[in-house]
Amino acid sequence: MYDENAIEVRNVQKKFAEKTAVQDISFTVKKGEIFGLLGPNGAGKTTLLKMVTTLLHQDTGEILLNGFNTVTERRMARQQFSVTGQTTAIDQDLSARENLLIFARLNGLSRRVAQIRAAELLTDFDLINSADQALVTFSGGMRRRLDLAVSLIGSPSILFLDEPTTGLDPRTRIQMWQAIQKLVANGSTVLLTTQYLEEADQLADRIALIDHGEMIVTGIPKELKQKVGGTKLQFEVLDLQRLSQARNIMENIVKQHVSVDDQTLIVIFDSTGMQLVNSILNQLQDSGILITNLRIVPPSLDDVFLKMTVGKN
Ligand SMILES: Nc1ncnc2c1ncn2[C@@H]1O[C@H](COP(=O)(O)OP(=O)(O)OP(=O)(O)O)[C@@H](O)[C@H]1O
Repeated sequence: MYDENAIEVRNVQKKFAEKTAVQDISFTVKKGEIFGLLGPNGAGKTTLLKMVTTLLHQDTGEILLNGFNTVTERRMARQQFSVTGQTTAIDQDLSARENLLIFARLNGLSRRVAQIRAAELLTDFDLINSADQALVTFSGGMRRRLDLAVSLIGSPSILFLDEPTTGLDPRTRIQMWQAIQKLVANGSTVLLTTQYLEEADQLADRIALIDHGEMIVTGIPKELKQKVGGTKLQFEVLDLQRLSQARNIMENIVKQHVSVDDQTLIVIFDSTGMQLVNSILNQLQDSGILITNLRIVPPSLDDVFLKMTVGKN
């Protein structure tokens, strides 16, 4: 139904002179969903994000935020969201609490409500113990959490996150993911761009892959991974002399080509192929062929990305 979608992008196109940056892109994001926008450098993500956040006009097509048209109902559309970016709008000379209070007042909150909201956010983002310290003492991760907190001061229904964890260490990245998941649990809708496929995999309910301004594919990460390829099975054979015999045994069982890389036999299965692993192991053992390593590698979003995008070059 119409009002179940927080974001609707319909046939949006944008050209810069002769260069088509975004070409006929359509997608919807349901309320309460985390939607990931992925693509190689120059794919058109930033241009798309600028249009969705009303900073840039599309040439054709339309964008609705909670049903409000970003061009004809721009003011209402703007009230539906908040954006965080890689460059933060926070004042480095002030403390975290002071920054939050300023943004709260700018958002029209009374002095008392602003104090309460700032304290809530400082607690939620694990900044309460450093709330009154100058920002110069803050780490990159703390600044990023403060940036996210600042963008939430007006309790936006939709949040746009442009590469929220770029440059953060793995521990801080996980903290940010938890903060984002918490937001969604409280009813927000999140659209994020990321260059980390693992991030999209962990966080996003659905993702869209963009390349050369076009939407290549959209779907649930798990489905996309299944689409590009099956599970990879790797057997490392101890005795190099027995490699081709081992390969014959495997090919007889799996009825498909088995490739060789150094001492490793590799076969890519669909989901039914997993039933054959036992037979392979038994027959290799019966033939006295020793396996030193066995790996089962599920398809990753990296496989999806590499297989489906071309990138700038
Ligand atoms: N103002 C502009 N004028 C001319 N060309 C532009 C302009 N903005 C973007 N482009 C071009 O449009 C294409 C899409 O750029 P965009 O910045 O949206 O990509 P992106 O997916 O955000 O890339 P990145 O991950 O590198 O930030 C690129 O080829 C870029 O050079």
